[in-house]
Amino acid sequence: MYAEVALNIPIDKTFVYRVPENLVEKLEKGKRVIVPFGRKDFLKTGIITDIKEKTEVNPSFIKEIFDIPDSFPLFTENTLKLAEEIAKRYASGIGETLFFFLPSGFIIDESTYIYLIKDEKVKGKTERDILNFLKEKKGKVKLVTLNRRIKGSVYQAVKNLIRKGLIGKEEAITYPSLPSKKFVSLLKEETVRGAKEKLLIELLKEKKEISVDEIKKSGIKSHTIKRLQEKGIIEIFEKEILLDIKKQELEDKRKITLTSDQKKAFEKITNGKNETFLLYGVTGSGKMEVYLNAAREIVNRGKSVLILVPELLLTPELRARVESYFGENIAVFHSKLSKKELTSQWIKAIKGTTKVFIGTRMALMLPIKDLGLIVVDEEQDVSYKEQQKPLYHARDMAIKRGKIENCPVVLVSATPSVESYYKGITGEYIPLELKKRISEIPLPYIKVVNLSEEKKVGIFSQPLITAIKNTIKKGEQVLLFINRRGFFSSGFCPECGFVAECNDCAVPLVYHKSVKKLICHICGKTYKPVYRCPKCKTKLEFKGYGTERVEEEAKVLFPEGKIIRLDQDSVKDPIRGAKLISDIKKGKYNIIIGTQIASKGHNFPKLTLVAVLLADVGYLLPDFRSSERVFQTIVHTTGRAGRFKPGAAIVQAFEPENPAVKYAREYRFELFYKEEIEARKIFNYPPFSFPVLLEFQLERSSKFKTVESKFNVLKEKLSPYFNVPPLTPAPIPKIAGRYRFTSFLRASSEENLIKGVNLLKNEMQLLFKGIRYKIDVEPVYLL
Ligand SMILES: Nc1ncnc2c1ncn2[C@@H]1O[C@H](COP(=O)(O)OP(=O)(O)OP(=O)(O)O)[C@@H](O)[C@H]1O
Ligand SMILES: [Zn+2]
Repeated sequence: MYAEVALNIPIDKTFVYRVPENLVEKLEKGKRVIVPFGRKDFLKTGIITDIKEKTEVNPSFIKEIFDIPDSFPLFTENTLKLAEEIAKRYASGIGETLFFFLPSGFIIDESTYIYLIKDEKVKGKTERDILNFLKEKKGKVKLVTLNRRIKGSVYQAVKNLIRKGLIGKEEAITYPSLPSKKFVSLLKEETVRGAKEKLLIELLKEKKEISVDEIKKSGIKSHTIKRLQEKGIIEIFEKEILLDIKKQELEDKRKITLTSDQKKAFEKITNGKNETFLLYGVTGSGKMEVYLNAAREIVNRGKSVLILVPELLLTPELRARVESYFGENIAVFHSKLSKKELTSQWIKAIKGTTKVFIGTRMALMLPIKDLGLIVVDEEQDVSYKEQQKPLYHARDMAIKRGKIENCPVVLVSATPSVESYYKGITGEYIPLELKKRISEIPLPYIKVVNLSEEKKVGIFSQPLITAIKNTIKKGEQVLLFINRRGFFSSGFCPECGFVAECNDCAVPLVYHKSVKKLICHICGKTYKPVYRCPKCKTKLEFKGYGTERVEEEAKVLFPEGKIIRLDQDSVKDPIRGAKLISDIKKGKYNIIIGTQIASKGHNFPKLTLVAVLLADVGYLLPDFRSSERVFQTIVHTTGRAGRFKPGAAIVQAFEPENPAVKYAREYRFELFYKEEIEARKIFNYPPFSFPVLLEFQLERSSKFKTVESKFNVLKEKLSPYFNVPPLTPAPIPKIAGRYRFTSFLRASSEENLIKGVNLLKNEMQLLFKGIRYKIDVEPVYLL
């Protein structure tokens, strides 16, 4: 028997291994294996992707599997298929893809130990060296250490020595053991005196076994438990439990009856087979209640549900809402979890002990069995696109997974991406629209202020100042939205045009007043602030706004305000972040200055005024999605206002007539999408083309000439699949010290995209050895 094994190396192929007799029984696709690899036979963790009777590979090249450590696979057949699709579409290898998703707690490359049993005469030099080495070391030695220290095929020699009984091997595999907890159960019923002792026995009669933690919650102390144990009345034992992430308090326990619109959507989804639904409607129209109800229905049918959410949305609030439907037995999966928590959630999926999984994009690959529904909330969110290899799009791959698992997928949004909206029109997705807000409270009235005409104090226009004053006078809250943290966005010299930039990234630095530093928002590097031009010594002028500068101006303008900043800097620490949110809800602050973090996921009851301070600056970026993003920002942010009582919104813009601003203000979404789709069609942007952003990252710009001439050769080969423009410097021409050159390729069909990407991947490997490049298929960032 042979196994195809995927390894964590950046090569797009799997490797054939022979399966020794004693492991044939344990052979199963998706399982973890330990195999020797490379000239020195280092042991590596691999994943079995296929099992075969025969192989074409020359038998003398085939090595043997060393071990199959688990009794269950870590990838289901379906997730293996999904990984293949991802590798194919996003120009990565199958091994790279599998190991990207697999929690690192499962990787056990360095855990085999070898020890000496007895020393005898042996023939081979390597065998002799190994015995000598072990004798000298006395005790256990890691196999990888042997590999490093001894010449020749260590792996083969070790195998021989084990067969001869001269050495032994021990797996100190740090297998992700499930954490355990102490439990108590009743051995015999006996009358006892103490009140606490009686209580404990009563509890144990009701429930067969109770964890010690649980018992302590009822006010019973350890010594009581100990005494009963000593009397032989109860027994204490360890039991494996599935680690759960710290529980949040439940908030949402209301019973909800769906409206007729919601009901229709609910029915379509729960009767779905493997369709993709687009569930959309203004903020507060009850989309989430629809998908949670549908999810509960699916779980009641005995199937599992996967809910994907953007990074910023995975708040305790969201979790509490999901728990109000499913209780605590849900698994949450995201990058902030510990190694142990990640492996434990992964095991829950395989073992089927949990039915509801919520997570960020990385949850896409969870080996959930019997999937009955996948939800992608805020489907337009850019955080669904991974920025490292494999650069997959979790929304698009969730749809793929739905097809593989044969289950429906629901994309949810108040402002669908133009691509998804278009597919809803053309029938590729089934549109489900919720037309009205649930509460009688109307959507906030949006006033647009023209920044180029209106009088301003700093960034605050007169109408905004008045509105803020009125709102705080009423005891209500204001949210001021600005797209950037920090103080100024740049310092420049009015004399010579010098701009304070990051040396490595060629972008203007942002001044952070709170730490008195200039910070590069691309690479995070910090610099001492400069106030005078280093070239001509003129005093620098500062421009642009970040949350800190808005805060400072607000302090002066609204001395009665209780101001708080809600941005990445202020919620870095999750505990502090949660406290901050709860303080805001309680009304401790009345002016909240926030970035994206504030625009999603939270419900602030007292919030009745929202202002988008600079709505259309993003509009000028060289990105075909910038207009869409302006639109989404306005709708999402203003939608925060007046959830509990009528609210209003003010949008400050330089070009109020720009369609993104105009249509968002009037809630005329169809018109916005119509215009935007027209524009995309004319300029051949997605959904009318399938782009790939090819990026070179060169250490020296002088290398460009050679790269360019090779690229021009490649261009010819790619031309059947892509329209290939010449290489040009990227809009941000330098990041982290590397010069960036890009070409924005476009395929006219999905088929061409996949074929073209495959060719591109192979050719690039051959042509550009030793040069850093990135193949970003269907990118979300073009800068
Ligand atoms: N049928 C219903 N009856 C009573 N309350 C409802 C109903 N549907 C939704 N709600 C409530 O209305 C509010 C908004 O609903 P929900 O969060 O589902 O809307 P949404 O469209 O997902 O909003 P957003 O786009 O802002 O995330 C919530 O407080 C929710 O509990
Ligand atoms: Zn930088």
